[in-house]
Formats: sequence, structure tokens, C-alpha cells
Amino acid sequence: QQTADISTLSEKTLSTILEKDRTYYTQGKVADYIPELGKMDAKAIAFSVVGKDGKIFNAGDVHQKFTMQSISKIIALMIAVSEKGEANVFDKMGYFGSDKPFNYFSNLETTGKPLNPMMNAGAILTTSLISGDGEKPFLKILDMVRFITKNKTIDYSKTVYESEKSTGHRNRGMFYLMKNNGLISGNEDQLDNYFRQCSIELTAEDLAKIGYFFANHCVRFDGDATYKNAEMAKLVQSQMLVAGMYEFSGEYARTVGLPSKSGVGGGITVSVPGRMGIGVFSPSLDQHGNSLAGYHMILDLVKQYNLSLF
Ligand SMILES: NC(=O)CC[C@H](N)C(=O)O
Repeated sequence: QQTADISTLSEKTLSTILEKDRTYYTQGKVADYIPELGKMDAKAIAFSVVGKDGKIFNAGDVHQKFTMQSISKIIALMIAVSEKGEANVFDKMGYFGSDKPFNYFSNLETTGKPLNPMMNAGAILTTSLISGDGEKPFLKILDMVRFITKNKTIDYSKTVYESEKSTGHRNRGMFYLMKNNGLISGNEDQLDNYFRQCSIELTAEDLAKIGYFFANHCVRFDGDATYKNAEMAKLVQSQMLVAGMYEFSGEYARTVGLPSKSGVGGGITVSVPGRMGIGVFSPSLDQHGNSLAGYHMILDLVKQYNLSLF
């Protein structure tokens, strides 16, 4: 396939791809294991890119908000590592790539440690490592999301949070297993912070800005370098590459070939190292919990502009 020069990218390009992939939602299913998520409009779809010099391109339902879910794990990882140091965080969990679903945790019985910070067990542990009592760790995550997106209006959905808290028994099980293993020292407030971070609501454009941030040494799309840190960006993107799409990560590395993080709210954020950020949203998921139309929009853009790392 002939590839195009990235300077030709426009909102028209995005809307053409979006229209081509719009109907993929019929082949998947909106997450309903968190009851409140089941109420999402399966037809909603959005596609955003933040390109060179922070230029923003949008297509589809640009104002549609959705919960970031597992995408919040990369923000929590950044904060925990900057507070505790990488060695202390990864002393408690692995750097392993994933061939297991996001909620897998039976290895906690054998090795006693989560595989990585992208699956639920490692993510719950990561959030528990952020300092502060009560909801303080969650507020740090929320503030960082607001900073990266330069969007102070971002908040969390109380109803999704309540819904997760009242049905998240599997996550609660992991929390107590890790407490039993001596990895977690705090009380259930720490698990609450995880539920809350998953319930942060944003748009596809916000996700593209997050992708851009990690793609550019943690420099914001408008050039603000307050958190500039090339090593941090390397660490976060390496985890996104090997485990960001759960057990689909290996196949995704073959087809898309870019650090990406999905969430069961239907969002995916993508970093094109040194270049751009991509944000997609479509709530209908494949069997791994990744947005189906979202995946196809990313794949088409990557093919058109030859964006794979490989
Ligand atoms: N993959 C996901 O997005 C999972 C996040 C979700 N809040 C959960 O803990 O089950």
C-alpha cells in the first residue's frame, strides 16, 4: 500500500476513516460487568489526533465524554514512579508483557507479585503506592490528567464510581490478596482511589493529548515542559507496548506497532514516539475488552501514514 506524508493529515482524513469503520460497533459489545457502563450509546464514535506542534484534529462525536477506565493506569504509574522511584515500584511487580486478560490474578498465588502495572492487580497496587491519606492519591491522578489535557473541567463520574465500587468484588479480592502478601499496607480507601481513577470522564481529544504527552518526553501539547522526563516516557510507553492492550498486546504490536492503552469505557490512547498522540472512542468492545471500531480507526491511520515503529 502507498503511504501518505503526515503533513497531508486533515480532519477530512480522520472523518473518512471514521465513516469507513463506524459499523464495527455491531460486531462487539458494550461492557456491562460494570452496570453503569452498559448504559453507554454503542453508536457513539470519535477520533482525534494531536500532531506536530500540538495541532489538534477531530472527527465524530468530539464532545462525547466517557470514562477513561484502564487508561488511568499510565497516569498512576507515572505518579507512583516519580514519588517512590522505579526500583521501589518494580520491586513489587513485574515488567512482564501480557498474554492474560486484564482481570487475571491467579499468579498472585504463586509468585505473589502482579505481572505488570497495566493489568488490574498491578494497577491497584500502583495506586496504593501513591502517597497521601484518603482520596489524596486519586486527586493527584485527577490533577495530572487535568494538567496533561489542559482541561480543568475534567472530573470523575460519581455514578460510574458507585457502580464499580458496588460490583468490583474481583478487584476487591485482588486487593486483599496483595494485602495478605504484604504488598499493600493501607485500607480500602486505596482500592476506592482505583475505582475513582477509572471513573474519570474525558473526550477522545483529551486522550490524544495524553498520547502526545508520553510520545514527547512528557512535554504537553502546548509545549509546557513542567514534567519533562524522557526516562519516564520510555518506561510508560514500554509498558503500553507490551501490556497496554492486555492479551491482544502481541498481535497489536504486529498490526499497529505503537504504544497504546485501552480502557473498557471504549477509549484507546496511542503514542507515536516523538511525533503525535491519537485518541479514539467507541464503546463496543472485542473479547479482550478493547474498542473494536477504535482499533480499526487506529490501524487504518497507521497504515495510511506508515506510523508503526517497526
Ligand atoms: N480494562 C479496564 O478498563 C478495566 C478497568 C475497570 N475499572 C476494572 O477494574 O475492571
